[in-house]
Amino acid sequence: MQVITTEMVQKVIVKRPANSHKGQFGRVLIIGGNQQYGGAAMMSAEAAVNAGAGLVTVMTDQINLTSLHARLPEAMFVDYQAPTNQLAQTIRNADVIVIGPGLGLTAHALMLLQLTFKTVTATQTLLVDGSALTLVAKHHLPLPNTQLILTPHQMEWSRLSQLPIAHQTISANQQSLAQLGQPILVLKKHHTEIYHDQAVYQLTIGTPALATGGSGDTLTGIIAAFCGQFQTSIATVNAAVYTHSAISDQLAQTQYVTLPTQIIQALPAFMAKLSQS
Ligand SMILES: NC(=O)C1=CN([C@@H]2O[C@H](COP(=O)(O)OP(=O)(O)OC[C@H]3O[C@@H](n4cnc5c(N)ncnc54)[C@H](OP(=O)(O)O)[C@@H]3O)[C@@H](O)[C@H]2O)[C@@H](O)CC1
Ligand SMILES: Nc1ncnc2c1ncn2[C@@H]1O[C@H](COP(=O)(O)OP(=O)(O)O)[C@@H](O)[C@H]1O
Ligand SMILES: [Mg+2]
Repeated sequence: MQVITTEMVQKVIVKRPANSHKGQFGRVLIIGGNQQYGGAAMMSAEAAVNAGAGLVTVMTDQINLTSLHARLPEAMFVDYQAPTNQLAQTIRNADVIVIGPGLGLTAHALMLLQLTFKTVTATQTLLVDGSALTLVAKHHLPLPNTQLILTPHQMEWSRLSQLPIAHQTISANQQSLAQLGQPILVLKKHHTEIYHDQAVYQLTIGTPALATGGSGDTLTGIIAAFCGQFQTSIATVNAAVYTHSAISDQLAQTQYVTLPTQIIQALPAFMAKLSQS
């Protein structure tokens, strides 16, 4: 198991070429946010925008439109009740898709997940989080052939892998991943572990100041934005996971809890500092 270091992250968060444009920094689509959990999709979207995604679209319940635009005018909106062909076209247009933050477990949520799995191609990156992971486990959905990243907390991983939390050892996790077709796994907990093929990385920063609703939703947006602009790889995912906790650690020097929205606000300055060092 390798520890993720600042030096590894500095290699990923590089200066932008002067002659570049938004189309080169990733079209990110966030699918989630039902009537109960709109904040989850919004935090994911705001994290993606602040972590540098070129274009961000949120496919969510109509009820979230006004608050999304009031809070984040940079984001575009698609009603997740729109006709299926329009939803599929939106999915096809994205470079990186996040599905799950605040999606819920209804029949409509399941339809959106199945449509995404059916539509996504091998050249796109798909990040499956939150409710979408629970739906995959509950309905035994086969995972699609794409650049796949799973971001479960320990209970979501337990549902997916059938491994009780106490049995989530490195070798058991690797065996489960092989059965799932070797996606990248971000197993979120204190000292998060990241798995890819035979490699395992560990985060040794981060504290319980992150133990608040929305921390994981925020992480999905950071991972998506990083994959969109720095290319999808294990190094890129590691850099995103590290950035999320490193910002929390900085804030936790003076704060008991670090709010997801505060981590989001600190992203542009943190990335500038790393890219200049
Ligand atoms: N503002 C918003 O809109 C927000 C919306 N959200 C959205 O809610 C949806 C449901 O997601 P969820 O994670 O809240 O619920 P679920 O999947 O049932 O898991 C919780 C269960 O797992 C257990 N558990 C064990 N180990 C654990 C661990 N390491 N980390 C965490 N939990 C652990 C835990 O144990 P217990 O609390 O019983 O001790 C409990 O039994 C999802 O779409 C998400 O995006 C939230 O992000 C909040 C902010
Ligand atoms: N005690 C802790 N130490 C370090 N990191 C933590 C701790 N508790 C939670 N986190 C981090 O906070 C995030 C929580 O994710 P998740 O449970 O999906 O939250 P939510 O779904 O509410 O957004 C993960 O990145 C996890 O590693
Ligand atoms: Mg979560």
